Amino acid sequence: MAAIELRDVTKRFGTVTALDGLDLEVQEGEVFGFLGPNGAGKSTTIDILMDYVRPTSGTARVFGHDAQAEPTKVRERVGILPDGYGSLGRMTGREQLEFTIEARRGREHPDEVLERVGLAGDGDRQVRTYSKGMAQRLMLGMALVGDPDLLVLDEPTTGLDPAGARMMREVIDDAVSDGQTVFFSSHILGQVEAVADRVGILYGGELVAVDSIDALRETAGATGGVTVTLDERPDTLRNAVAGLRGVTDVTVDTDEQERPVVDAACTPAAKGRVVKACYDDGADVRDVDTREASLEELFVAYTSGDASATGSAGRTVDATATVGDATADTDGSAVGDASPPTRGGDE
Ligand SMILES: Nc1ncnc2c1ncn2[C@@H]1O[C@H](COP(=O)(O)OP(=O)(O)OP(=O)(O)O)[C@@H](O)[C@H]1O
Repeated sequence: MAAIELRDVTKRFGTVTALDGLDLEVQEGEVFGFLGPNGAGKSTTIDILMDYVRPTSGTARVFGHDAQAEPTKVRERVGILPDGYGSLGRMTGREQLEFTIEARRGREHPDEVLERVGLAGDGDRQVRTYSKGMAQRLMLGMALVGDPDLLVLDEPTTGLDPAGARMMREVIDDAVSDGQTVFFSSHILGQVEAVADRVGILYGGELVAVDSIDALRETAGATGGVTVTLDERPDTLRNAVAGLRGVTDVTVDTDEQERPVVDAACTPAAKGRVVKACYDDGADVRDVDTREASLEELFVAYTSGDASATGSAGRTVDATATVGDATADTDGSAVGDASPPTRGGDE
C-alpha cells in the first residue's frame, strides 16, 4: 500500500494557486525528498496531508486513509515536523515531550528522546527560551514519539548547525532501518541527495519531475562533464569536441604543469565521445576526470522553465479562484492536539 497518495490535488488561496493538479505516490519504506523553490507548494502539500489545510479539489490519502475524512487515523500514524512553529509555551522541553508521549501513547522516556535529538542538558529549560535550532531539535523529538509509520519533515534542517544536520541524517537512517517511511521537503539539495531514494521536484504547484536522483541526472542531460589532460595542445581539438553530439560547452586551459586541459560540459553518454575525439585527434591523453551533474544544476535545469530539461507538465496556472476553505483540526483529537504547533491554516 502507498504511504502517501495524492490524486489531482489543487489548492487555491484566493488568487494564488499553490498546488495545481498534483499527483504523487510515495511507497511504504521509501525516503522521499520533496524539492522545490520557495513558494512551490511543499508546505501546502504537507498541510493537506495533515488536514491543517483543505484542498480545493482532489484527494489525499495516507496509508489508505482519506486525509480530510479521517485525519485522526492519519495523525496516529504520522510524526510531523512542521515548517516553523507557533509560540512555544512555558513548558520545559521535558514536559513538552511528556505531554506528547502521553497523547500519542508512546513508550519512550522523555530523557531518551532529549538525548536522541541532542538536548540532553536542556530538558529543564522552558521551551520558549530555546534557540531556533534547539526548538527544531525538540520538534523533531516530538515527531519521533510513538514510532510513527510515516515521518513527515518540513524543511527539517532549518536552523540546525552542522552537528544537528548530521543528527537529522542519522534519525532518517534509523527510521529507514526500522521500516518507517520518510517524506521530507527541502531546498538544501545536498541533504536530499544524501538520504533520499526518490526525489520529486515541485515548481509552481506542479510536479515537474519525480525519479531517483541518478535517473533525474540522466534525464536532465547536459549538466555533467569530462576533463581531459593532454601532453600537447592540438590545434583542431577544441572544434572537434565542440561539434560532438551532447556537448554543450568546451574550454581549453592549462594546468599547473602547463599541460593543456580540455573541459567539456556534456551529457553522460557524450563523455566517452569526448575522450575518443582526443585520441582521434592524435592527442597524448594523460588523465581523464568525469563529473556528474550536481543536484543543484539539476534543480536549476528543472525549475528554469527549460522544457528540454524537464520534458514534462506545463499546465497553465488558474488564478481565478475564490478565498475561503474549510479549516483544519475538525476532529479535535488528543493526537491532533499533541502535534507540534504549525503555521496558520487557510487565510
Ligand atoms: N495560508 C495561506 N494564505 C495565502 N497564501 C498561501 C497560504 N499558504 C501558502 N500560500 C501561498 O501558496 C504558495 C505555496 O506556498 P508553500 O508555503 O506551500 O510553499 P513552499 O514550497 O513550502 O515554500 P518555502 O520553501 O518558501 O517554504 C505560495 O505562493 C504561498 O504564498
